[in-house]
Amino acid sequence: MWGLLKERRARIRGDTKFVSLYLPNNFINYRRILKFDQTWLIVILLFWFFCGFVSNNWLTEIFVCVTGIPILLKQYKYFKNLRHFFRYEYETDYKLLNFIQEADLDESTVIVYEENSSELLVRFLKSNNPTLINQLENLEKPLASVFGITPEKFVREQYVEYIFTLVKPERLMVTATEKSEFTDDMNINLGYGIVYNPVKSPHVLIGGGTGSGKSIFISFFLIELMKRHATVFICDPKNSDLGNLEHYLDDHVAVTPNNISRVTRLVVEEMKKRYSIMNDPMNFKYGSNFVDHGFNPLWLIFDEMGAFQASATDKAGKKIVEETMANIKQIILLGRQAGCFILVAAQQMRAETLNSDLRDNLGLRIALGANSPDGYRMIFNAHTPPTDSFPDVSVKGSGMIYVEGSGESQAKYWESPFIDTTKFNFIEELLKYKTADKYFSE
Ligand SMILES: Nc1ncnc2c1ncn2[C@@H]1O[C@H](COP(=O)(O)OP(=O)(O)OP(=O)(O)O)[C@@H](O)[C@H]1O
Repeated sequence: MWGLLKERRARIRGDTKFVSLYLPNNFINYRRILKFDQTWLIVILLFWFFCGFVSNNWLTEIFVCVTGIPILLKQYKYFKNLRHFFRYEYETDYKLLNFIQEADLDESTVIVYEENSSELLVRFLKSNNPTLINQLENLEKPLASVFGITPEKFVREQYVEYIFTLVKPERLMVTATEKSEFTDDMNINLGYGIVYNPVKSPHVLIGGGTGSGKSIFISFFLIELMKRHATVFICDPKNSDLGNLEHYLDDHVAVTPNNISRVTRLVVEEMKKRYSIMNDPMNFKYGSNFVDHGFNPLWLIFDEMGAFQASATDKAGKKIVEETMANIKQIILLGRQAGCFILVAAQQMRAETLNSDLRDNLGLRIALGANSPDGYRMIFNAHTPPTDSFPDVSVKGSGMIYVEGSGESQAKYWESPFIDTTKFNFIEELLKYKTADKYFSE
């Protein structure tokens, strides 16, 4: 018992804990140690009673009973509590120790872990054994089944790190602001621990069936872009919610094929103009981007791209679609440095809508609502989690998210910012940020 308590004190002092089959830890034997101590206590008590009764002195007998009986009665509860205490205290050690055996890892595997109220960080130290290294780099699934949370994986030179987020991240609650809140900060808080920066991960892809929350998210995102002084163009071939914004954003909203093509052309022309200004020897700065040259972000929001492509029935229509898609390709591949970004939304993302090479260039990918495994793969491609770890997305506006460059290997569960549509007037909010169209380079 003393050994257990000493070990616990040492663990409280230093926050890093080692787990290995070879390390002599008392906790491995805590049950045996407590059983042993309990047996000894009972033996001592019995001896105590025995001494009392053989004394033939009624005063001694009473004293022995008064002191011994409460201890005898309470010792069971006392040891039960201790067992619970140590079990809780060493739960992670136990799980990890069992894990080494159950996952068939080499017996020499050493795990280091740190735990606080929001995170469990587990590091598997690498050895020279390539088979073991390969095993250590592929433990997300078995670890998720042990801890009930899918960890994030980070492969480092000396170790493979798995991070489990213990506290459920908070959904962002969107409310109307008193007055406009313009900002130059390119980081956009999407809630649930996700911060998106288009400079780092340009372009957005959103997929999700009808009623999954795409329009609400796009509305939120549009206002966030306008807060950042972005010039926004909208293409809505179905002329639904976004199309109606033409009453407020004028000719920045396109619903007909000709207009959609015009808008994409405008963005490409602006992008080329920006590049020629940025590459002019008078202005050239190595490694600079649009921000360094004083340009504001330029966004093209394209809802239902599939519907636009399907609208082309004759030769002229097909030519318009072809030209538009060529413009979109240029924006996706070349837009980042010039600050020209695109958001593509679709009920169902198909290979014909946007080929997988282009899709892989979209830095923020979101799948809202329930999607088929193929649907998820169309959005996340190599970052699709295994089918058996698809999350429950019954909460309205929930789904999966992946941010390129975030260090995560797979898309994860996310709840989009919550907007109470009965209280939040989207148009009123939008008009706070509508400014003169002064962001073009001419
Ligand atoms: N983030 C959210 N906050 C609050 N409610 C939401 C959210 N997302 C979805 N909802 C609820 O789901 C409903 C449908 O959302 P939305 O209209 O955005 O879906 P959609 O994917 O755009 O559908 P469609 O493709 O048919 O237009 C909303 O009216 C709202 O009640």
